[in-house]
Amino acid sequence: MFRLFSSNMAFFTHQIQRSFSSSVVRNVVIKNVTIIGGGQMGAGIAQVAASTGHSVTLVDMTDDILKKAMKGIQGSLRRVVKKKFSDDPESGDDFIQKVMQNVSTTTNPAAAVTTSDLVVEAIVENMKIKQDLFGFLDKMAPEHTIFASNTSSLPISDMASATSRPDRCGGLHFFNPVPMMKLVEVVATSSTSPETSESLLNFTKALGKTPVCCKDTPGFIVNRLLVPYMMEALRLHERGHGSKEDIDIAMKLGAGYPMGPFELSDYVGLDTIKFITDGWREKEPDNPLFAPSDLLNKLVAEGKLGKKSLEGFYKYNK
Ligand SMILES: CCCCCCC[C@H](O)CC(=O)SCCNC(=O)CCNC(=O)[C@H](O)C(C)(C)COP(=O)([O-])OP(=O)([O-])OC[C@H]1O[C@@H](n2cnc3c(N)ncnc32)[C@H](O)[C@@H]1OP(=O)([O-])[O-]
Ligand SMILES: NC(=O)c1ccc[n+]([C@@H]2O[C@H](COP(=O)([O-])OP(=O)(O)OC[C@H]3O[C@@H](n4cnc5c(N)ncnc54)[C@H](O)[C@@H]3O)[C@@H](O)[C@H]2O)c1
Repeated sequence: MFRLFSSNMAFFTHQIQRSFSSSVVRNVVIKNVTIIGGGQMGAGIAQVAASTGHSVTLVDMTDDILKKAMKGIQGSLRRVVKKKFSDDPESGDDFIQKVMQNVSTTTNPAAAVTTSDLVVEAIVENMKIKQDLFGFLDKMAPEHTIFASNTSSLPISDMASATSRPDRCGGLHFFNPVPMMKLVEVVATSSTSPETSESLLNFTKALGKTPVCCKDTPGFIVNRLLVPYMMEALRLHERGHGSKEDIDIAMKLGAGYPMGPFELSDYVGLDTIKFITDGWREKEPDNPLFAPSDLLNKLVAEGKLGKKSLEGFYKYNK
Protein backbone atom coordinates (compact mmCIF):
# COMPACT_ATOMS: atom_id res chain seq x y z
CA MET A 1 0.00 0.00 0.00
CA PHE A 2 2.74 2.40 0.90
CA ARG A 3 5.70 3.28 -1.22
CA LEU A 4 8.28 1.50 0.84
CA PHE A 5 10.86 1.66 -1.95
CA SER A 6 12.00 5.15 -1.02
CA SER A 7 11.59 4.70 2.70
CA ASN A 8 15.17 3.51 3.32
CA MET A 9 16.58 6.98 2.82
CA ALA A 10 13.85 8.48 4.98
CA PHE A 11 14.53 5.92 7.70
CA PHE A 12 18.26 6.70 7.61
CA THR A 13 17.62 10.46 7.95
CA HIS A 14 15.26 9.74 10.81
CA GLN A 15 17.82 7.64 12.69
CA ILE A 16 20.34 10.50 12.48
CA GLN A 17 17.73 12.99 13.74
CA ARG A 18 16.78 10.61 16.53
CA SER A 19 20.32 10.15 17.77
CA PHE A 20 20.67 13.94 18.19
CA SER A 21 17.28 14.62 19.74
CA SER A 22 16.57 14.96 23.44
CA SER A 23 14.95 11.99 25.09
CA VAL A 24 12.47 14.23 26.93
CA VAL A 25 10.01 15.77 24.51
CA ARG A 26 8.44 19.01 25.70
CA ASN A 27 5.67 21.15 24.27
CA VAL A 28 5.94 21.02 20.46
CA VAL A 29 5.36 24.18 18.44
CA ILE A 30 3.65 22.87 15.33
CA LYS A 31 4.80 24.30 12.03
CA ASN A 32 5.18 21.35 9.65
CA VAL A 33 2.06 19.25 9.34
CA THR A 34 1.63 15.99 7.43
CA ILE A 35 -1.92 14.97 6.63
CA ILE A 36 -2.52 11.41 5.54
CA GLY A 37 -5.69 11.01 3.47
CA GLY A 38 -6.76 13.64 0.96
CA GLY A 39 -10.49 12.92 1.04
CA GLN A 40 -13.10 15.41 2.19
CA MET A 41 -11.68 15.72 5.73
CA GLY A 42 -7.95 15.54 4.95
CA ALA A 43 -8.25 18.13 2.19
CA GLY A 44 -10.24 20.41 4.51
CA ILE A 45 -7.69 20.11 7.32
CA ALA A 46 -4.87 20.76 4.83
CA GLN A 47 -6.67 23.88 3.59
CA VAL A 48 -7.18 25.35 7.04
CA ALA A 49 -3.64 24.53 8.19
CA ALA A 50 -2.14 26.04 5.03
CA SER A 51 -4.39 29.12 5.30
CA THR A 52 -3.01 29.78 8.78
CA GLY A 53 0.63 29.69 7.67
CA HIS A 54 1.53 26.06 8.36
CA SER A 55 3.65 24.11 5.95
CA VAL A 56 1.48 21.17 4.87
CA THR A 57 2.25 17.88 3.14
CA LEU A 58 -0.83 16.03 1.95
CA VAL A 59 -0.48 12.29 1.37
CA ASP A 60 -2.79 9.88 -0.45
CA MET A 61 -2.56 6.67 -2.42
CA THR A 62 -2.55 8.04 -5.97
CA ASP A 63 -1.62 11.23 -7.79
CA ASP A 64 -5.14 11.40 -9.23
CA ILE A 65 -6.69 11.54 -5.75
CA LEU A 66 -4.19 14.21 -4.74
CA LYS A 67 -4.96 16.26 -7.86
CA LYS A 68 -8.66 16.07 -7.02
CA ALA A 69 -7.91 17.11 -3.43
CA MET A 70 -5.90 20.15 -4.58
CA LYS A 71 -8.69 21.14 -6.95
CA GLY A 72 -11.17 20.84 -4.09
CA ILE A 73 -8.99 23.00 -1.83
CA GLN A 74 -8.73 25.66 -4.52
CA GLY A 75 -12.51 25.64 -5.05
CA SER A 76 -13.17 25.94 -1.34
CA LEU A 77 -10.63 28.76 -1.02
CA ARG A 78 -12.45 30.62 -3.78
CA ARG A 79 -15.62 30.45 -1.67
CA VAL A 80 -13.70 31.69 1.37
CA VAL A 81 -12.07 34.68 -0.40
CA LYS A 82 -15.32 35.68 -2.07
CA LYS A 83 -16.47 36.72 1.39
CA LYS A 84 -13.14 37.63 3.03
CA PHE A 85 -11.87 39.78 0.17
CA SER A 86 -15.21 40.86 -1.34
CA ASP A 87 -13.90 44.44 -1.91
CA ASP A 88 -10.44 43.40 -3.13
CA PRO A 89 -10.50 40.38 -5.46
CA GLU A 90 -6.80 40.82 -6.36
CA SER A 91 -5.75 40.33 -2.73
CA GLY A 92 -8.07 37.32 -2.71
CA ASP A 93 -6.16 35.79 -5.65
CA ASP A 94 -2.84 36.48 -3.89
CA PHE A 95 -4.15 34.81 -0.75
CA ILE A 96 -5.18 31.69 -2.68
CA GLN A 97 -1.80 31.53 -4.36
CA LYS A 98 0.06 31.83 -1.03
CA VAL A 99 -2.09 29.18 0.61
CA MET A 100 -1.64 26.77 -2.31
CA GLN A 101 2.13 27.29 -2.08
CA ASN A 102 1.99 26.08 1.54
CA VAL A 103 0.68 22.68 0.42
CA SER A 104 2.78 19.98 -1.21
CA THR A 105 1.54 16.51 -2.10
CA THR A 106 3.08 13.06 -2.19
CA THR A 107 2.16 9.38 -2.35
CA ASN A 108 5.16 8.55 -0.12
CA PRO A 109 4.14 8.84 3.56
CA ALA A 110 7.57 7.72 4.84
CA ALA A 111 9.32 10.66 3.23
CA ALA A 112 6.52 13.03 4.20
CA VAL A 113 6.90 12.57 7.94
CA THR A 114 10.66 13.01 8.28
CA THR A 115 10.39 16.75 9.01
CA SER A 116 6.92 16.71 10.49
CA ASP A 117 5.92 18.18 13.87
CA LEU A 118 2.43 16.75 13.59
CA VAL A 119 0.91 13.90 11.59
CA VAL A 120 -2.88 13.92 11.26
CA GLU A 121 -4.45 10.82 9.81
CA ALA A 122 -7.76 11.20 7.97
CA ILE A 123 -7.91 7.87 6.13
CA VAL A 124 -10.68 5.28 6.02
CA GLU A 125 -12.49 4.54 9.34
CA ASN A 126 -10.87 1.14 9.91
CA MET A 127 -8.82 0.35 13.01
CA LYS A 128 -6.48 -2.21 11.41
CA ILE A 129 -5.57 0.16 8.54
CA LYS A 130 -5.08 3.10 10.92
CA GLN A 131 -2.92 0.98 13.26
CA ASP A 132 -0.80 -0.26 10.34
CA LEU A 133 -0.31 3.35 9.25
CA PHE A 134 0.65 4.63 12.72
CA GLY A 135 2.95 1.63 13.34
CA PHE A 136 4.71 2.21 10.03
CA LEU A 137 5.05 6.00 10.40
CA ASP A 138 6.27 5.67 13.99
CA LYS A 139 9.50 4.19 12.65
CA MET A 140 9.96 7.05 10.18
CA ALA A 141 9.00 10.19 12.10
CA PRO A 142 11.31 12.19 14.38
CA GLU A 143 11.00 11.61 18.10
CA HIS A 144 9.15 14.86 18.80
CA THR A 145 6.44 14.30 16.16
CA ILE A 146 2.90 14.12 17.51
CA PHE A 147 0.49 11.63 15.92
CA ALA A 148 -3.18 12.60 15.82
CA SER A 149 -6.23 10.85 14.42
CA ASN A 150 -9.33 12.47 12.97
CA THR A 151 -11.35 9.32 13.66
CA SER A 152 -15.10 9.75 14.18
CA SER A 153 -15.58 6.73 16.39
CA LEU A 154 -12.50 4.59 17.03
CA PRO A 155 -10.45 4.53 20.26
CA ILE A 156 -7.33 6.69 19.93
CA SER A 157 -5.59 4.51 22.55
CA ASP A 158 -5.83 1.47 20.23
CA MET A 159 -4.08 3.42 17.45
CA ALA A 160 -1.50 4.77 19.91
CA SER A 161 -0.73 1.21 21.03
CA ALA A 162 0.64 0.51 17.54
CA THR A 163 3.39 3.10 18.17
CA SER A 164 6.31 3.52 20.54
CA ARG A 165 5.03 7.02 21.43
CA PRO A 166 1.60 6.72 23.10
CA ASP A 167 2.40 9.86 25.11
CA ARG A 168 2.64 11.77 21.83
CA CYS A 169 -0.64 10.46 20.37
CA GLY A 170 -4.04 12.13 20.61
CA GLY A 171 -7.23 12.87 18.75
CA LEU A 172 -7.99 15.91 16.62
CA HIS A 173 -11.60 15.46 15.55
CA PHE A 174 -12.55 18.06 12.95
CA PHE A 175 -16.06 18.60 11.57
CA ASN A 176 -17.29 18.63 8.02
CA PRO A 177 -16.92 20.99 6.15
CA VAL A 178 -13.65 21.77 7.93
CA PRO A 179 -13.25 25.33 6.57
CA MET A 180 -16.68 26.30 7.97
CA MET A 181 -17.04 24.30 11.18
CA LYS A 182 -15.47 26.02 14.17
CA LEU A 183 -15.14 23.07 16.54
CA VAL A 184 -12.27 20.64 17.05
CA GLU A 185 -12.51 17.92 19.68
CA VAL A 186 -9.04 17.45 21.21
CA VAL A 187 -8.90 13.94 22.60
CA ALA A 188 -6.49 12.77 25.30
CA THR A 189 -6.05 9.09 26.16
CA SER A 190 -4.81 7.98 29.56
CA SER A 191 -1.29 7.95 28.06
CA THR A 192 -1.36 11.32 26.26
CA SER A 193 1.12 13.64 27.98
CA PRO A 194 0.01 17.10 29.18
CA GLU A 195 2.61 18.60 26.78
CA THR A 196 1.02 16.79 23.83
CA SER A 197 -2.48 17.94 24.82
CA GLU A 198 -1.23 21.50 25.18
CA SER A 199 0.48 21.39 21.78
CA LEU A 200 -2.70 20.09 20.16
CA LEU A 201 -4.85 22.71 21.88
CA ASN A 202 -2.47 25.46 20.76
CA PHE A 203 -2.48 24.09 17.21
CA THR A 204 -6.30 24.14 16.97
CA LYS A 205 -6.32 27.71 18.25
CA ALA A 206 -3.67 28.65 15.67
CA LEU A 207 -6.07 27.27 13.04
CA GLY A 208 -8.72 29.71 14.28
CA LYS A 209 -10.86 26.89 15.66
CA THR A 210 -12.45 26.45 19.07
CA PRO A 211 -11.21 23.32 20.84
CA VAL A 212 -13.03 21.26 23.46
CA CYS A 213 -11.20 18.66 25.57
CA CYS A 214 -12.54 15.12 25.34
CA LYS A 215 -11.79 11.78 26.90
CA ASP A 216 -11.12 8.81 24.65
CA THR A 217 -14.69 7.50 24.95
CA PRO A 218 -16.87 6.25 22.04
CA GLY A 219 -17.94 9.20 19.88
CA PHE A 220 -16.20 11.70 22.17
CA ILE A 221 -18.88 14.40 22.76
CA VAL A 222 -20.52 15.29 19.44
CA ASN A 223 -20.86 11.85 17.84
CA ARG A 224 -21.99 10.23 21.10
CA LEU A 225 -25.07 12.45 20.76
CA LEU A 226 -25.26 12.77 16.96
CA VAL A 227 -25.05 9.09 15.94
CA PRO A 228 -28.15 7.94 17.92
CA TYR A 229 -30.11 10.90 16.49
CA MET A 230 -29.08 10.12 12.89
CA MET A 231 -29.80 6.39 13.26
CA GLU A 232 -33.20 7.08 14.85
CA ALA A 233 -34.09 9.31 11.87
CA LEU A 234 -33.26 6.40 9.55
CA ARG A 235 -35.37 3.98 11.57
CA LEU A 236 -38.28 6.44 11.73
CA HIS A 237 -38.20 6.53 7.93
CA GLU A 238 -37.83 2.74 7.63
CA ARG A 239 -40.90 2.26 9.85
CA GLY A 240 -42.80 4.37 7.30
CA HIS A 241 -43.41 7.17 9.80
CA GLY A 242 -42.03 9.98 7.64
CA SER A 243 -40.50 10.59 4.22
CA LYS A 244 -36.83 11.55 4.22
CA GLU A 245 -37.77 14.92 2.76
CA ASP A 246 -40.30 15.62 5.54
CA ILE A 247 -37.89 14.47 8.26
CA ASP A 248 -35.20 16.78 6.86
CA ILE A 249 -37.60 19.73 6.67
CA ALA A 250 -38.88 19.00 10.18
CA MET A 251 -35.42 19.02 11.77
CA LYS A 252 -34.34 22.13 9.88
CA LEU A 253 -37.43 24.22 10.56
CA GLY A 254 -38.46 22.65 13.85
CA ALA A 255 -35.09 22.15 15.54
CA GLY A 256 -33.00 24.79 13.76
CA TYR A 257 -30.44 22.37 12.31
CA PRO A 258 -28.69 23.64 9.15
CA MET A 259 -29.16 20.25 7.47
CA GLY A 260 -31.69 17.48 8.07
CA PRO A 261 -30.39 14.01 9.07
CA PHE A 262 -30.61 12.56 5.52
CA GLU A 263 -28.88 15.57 3.96
CA LEU A 264 -26.21 15.39 6.65
CA SER A 265 -25.77 11.61 6.17
CA ASP A 266 -25.14 12.15 2.45
CA TYR A 267 -22.76 14.98 3.30
CA VAL A 268 -20.75 12.91 5.82
CA GLY A 269 -20.67 9.79 3.59
CA LEU A 270 -22.83 6.69 4.04
CA ASP A 271 -19.78 4.39 4.11
CA THR A 272 -18.36 6.35 7.05
CA ILE A 273 -21.70 6.13 8.88
CA LYS A 274 -21.81 2.38 8.27
CA PHE A 275 -18.21 1.96 9.52
CA ILE A 276 -19.09 3.87 12.70
CA THR A 277 -22.32 2.03 13.51
CA ASP A 278 -21.01 -1.43 12.56
CA GLY A 279 -17.99 -0.86 14.82
CA TRP A 280 -20.06 0.25 17.78
CA ARG A 281 -22.54 -2.61 17.30
CA GLU A 282 -19.66 -5.10 17.42
CA LYS A 283 -18.73 -3.70 20.83
CA GLU A 284 -22.31 -3.39 22.13
CA PRO A 285 -24.40 -5.93 20.14
CA ASP A 286 -27.50 -5.49 22.33
CA ASN A 287 -27.61 -1.69 22.28
CA PRO A 288 -30.69 -0.76 20.20
CA LEU A 289 -29.14 2.63 19.38
CA PHE A 290 -26.68 0.87 17.06
CA ALA A 291 -29.09 -1.66 15.46
CA PRO A 292 -28.41 -2.04 11.72
CA SER A 293 -30.40 -0.22 9.06
CA ASP A 294 -31.34 -2.27 5.97
CA LEU A 295 -31.65 0.90 3.92
CA LEU A 296 -28.17 2.14 4.86
CA ASN A 297 -26.65 -1.30 4.15
CA LYS A 298 -28.40 -1.47 0.76
CA LEU A 299 -27.22 1.97 -0.36
CA VAL A 300 -23.62 1.30 0.67
CA ALA A 301 -23.67 -2.10 -1.10
CA GLU A 302 -24.85 -0.30 -4.25
CA GLY A 303 -21.96 2.19 -3.98
CA LYS A 304 -24.38 5.02 -3.19
CA LEU A 305 -22.20 6.71 -0.60
CA GLY A 306 -23.78 10.17 -0.59
CA LYS A 307 -22.56 13.43 -2.08
CA LYS A 308 -19.06 12.12 -2.85
CA SER A 309 -20.48 9.46 -5.22
CA LEU A 310 -23.24 11.81 -6.47
CA GLU A 311 -25.97 9.60 -5.00
CA GLY A 312 -27.02 8.52 -1.52
CA PHE A 313 -30.40 9.26 -0.01
CA TYR A 314 -30.59 12.00 -2.64
CA LYS A 315 -29.07 12.54 -6.10
CA TYR A 316 -26.47 15.29 -6.77
CA ASN A 317 -25.01 17.03 -9.80
CA LYS A 318 -21.24 17.16 -10.29
C1 LIG B 1 -25.07 7.99 11.99
C2 LIG B 1 -23.65 8.49 12.17
C3 LIG B 1 -23.40 9.92 11.83
C4 LIG B 1 -22.16 10.53 12.42
C5 LIG B 1 -21.27 11.16 11.44
C6 LIG B 1 -20.07 11.72 12.09
C7 LIG B 1 -19.17 12.47 11.18
C8 LIG B 1 -18.09 13.24 11.86
O1 LIG B 1 -17.30 12.50 12.74
C9 LIG B 1 -18.52 14.50 12.55
C10 LIG B 1 -19.07 15.54 11.61
O2 LIG B 1 -18.39 16.20 10.85
S1 LIG B 1 -20.73 15.68 11.74
C11 LIG B 1 -21.13 16.89 10.53
C12 LIG B 1 -21.00 18.26 11.08
N1 LIG B 1 -21.41 19.21 10.06
C13 LIG B 1 -22.63 19.73 10.00
O3 LIG B 1 -23.46 19.47 10.84
C14 LIG B 1 -22.84 20.64 8.84
C15 LIG B 1 -24.21 21.17 8.81
N2 LIG B 1 -24.38 22.09 7.69
C16 LIG B 1 -23.98 23.39 7.73
O4 LIG B 1 -23.46 23.87 8.73
C17 LIG B 1 -24.24 24.19 6.49
O5 LIG B 1 -25.24 23.55 5.75
C18 LIG B 1 -22.99 24.42 5.58
C19 LIG B 1 -21.97 25.30 6.34
C20 LIG B 1 -22.32 23.12 5.20
C21 LIG B 1 -23.39 25.11 4.31
O6 LIG B 1 -24.11 26.25 4.60
P1 LIG B 1 -25.50 26.57 3.91
O7 LIG B 1 -25.91 27.89 4.42
O8 LIG B 1 -26.41 25.41 4.12
O9 LIG B 1 -25.20 26.60 2.37
P2 LIG B 1 -24.34 27.62 1.49
O10 LIG B 1 -25.12 28.88 1.27
O11 LIG B 1 -23.90 26.83 0.33
O12 LIG B 1 -23.07 27.95 2.38
C22 LIG B 1 -23.01 28.96 3.37
C23 LIG B 1 -21.63 29.56 3.40
O13 LIG B 1 -20.68 28.55 3.69
C24 LIG B 1 -19.68 28.54 2.68
N3 LIG B 1 -19.19 27.19 2.49
C25 LIG B 1 -19.91 26.06 2.56
N4 LIG B 1 -19.12 25.00 2.37
C26 LIG B 1 -17.87 25.47 2.19
C27 LIG B 1 -16.62 24.85 1.97
N5 LIG B 1 -16.49 23.53 1.88
N6 LIG B 1 -15.55 25.63 1.84
C28 LIG B 1 -15.64 26.97 1.92
N7 LIG B 1 -16.81 27.60 2.14
C29 LIG B 1 -17.90 26.86 2.27
C30 LIG B 1 -20.36 29.09 1.45
O14 LIG B 1 -19.47 29.62 0.52
C31 LIG B 1 -21.28 30.13 2.05
O15 LIG B 1 -20.59 31.35 2.27
P3 LIG B 1 -21.38 32.73 2.27
O16 LIG B 1 -20.28 33.73 2.22
O17 LIG B 1 -22.16 32.76 3.55
O18 LIG B 1 -22.24 32.73 1.04
N1 LIG C 1 -16.86 12.60 6.52
C1 LIG C 1 -17.03 13.26 7.64
O1 LIG C 1 -17.98 14.04 7.78
C2 LIG C 1 -16.06 13.08 8.77
C3 LIG C 1 -16.05 14.03 9.81
C4 LIG C 1 -15.12 13.90 10.85
C5 LIG C 1 -14.23 12.84 10.85
N2 LIG C 1 -14.26 11.93 9.82
C6 LIG C 1 -13.25 10.87 9.82
O2 LIG C 1 -12.19 11.28 8.98
C7 LIG C 1 -11.62 10.14 8.33
C8 LIG C 1 -11.67 10.35 6.82
O3 LIG C 1 -13.00 10.55 6.42
P1 LIG C 1 -13.35 11.20 5.00
O4 LIG C 1 -14.79 11.47 5.04
O5 LIG C 1 -12.39 12.28 4.67
O6 LIG C 1 -13.08 9.95 4.04
P2 LIG C 1 -12.83 9.95 2.47
O7 LIG C 1 -13.27 8.62 1.98
O8 LIG C 1 -13.39 11.18 1.83
O9 LIG C 1 -11.23 10.07 2.34
C9 LIG C 1 -10.32 9.10 2.82
C10 LIG C 1 -9.05 9.25 1.99
O10 LIG C 1 -8.03 8.45 2.59
C11 LIG C 1 -7.30 7.82 1.54
N3 LIG C 1 -6.65 6.66 2.13
C12 LIG C 1 -7.23 5.52 2.57
N4 LIG C 1 -6.30 4.71 3.09
C13 LIG C 1 -5.11 5.36 2.97
C14 LIG C 1 -3.76 5.06 3.33
N5 LIG C 1 -3.46 3.90 3.93
N6 LIG C 1 -2.79 5.97 3.06
C15 LIG C 1 -3.08 7.14 2.46
N7 LIG C 1 -4.34 7.49 2.12
C16 LIG C 1 -5.33 6.61 2.37
C17 LIG C 1 -8.33 7.51 0.49
O11 LIG C 1 -7.73 7.30 -0.77
C18 LIG C 1 -9.22 8.74 0.54
O12 LIG C 1 -8.79 9.74 -0.34
C19 LIG C 1 -12.38 8.92 8.84
O13 LIG C 1 -11.69 8.42 9.96
C20 LIG C 1 -13.71 9.54 9.28
O14 LIG C 1 -14.36 8.78 10.26
C21 LIG C 1 -15.14 12.03 8.78
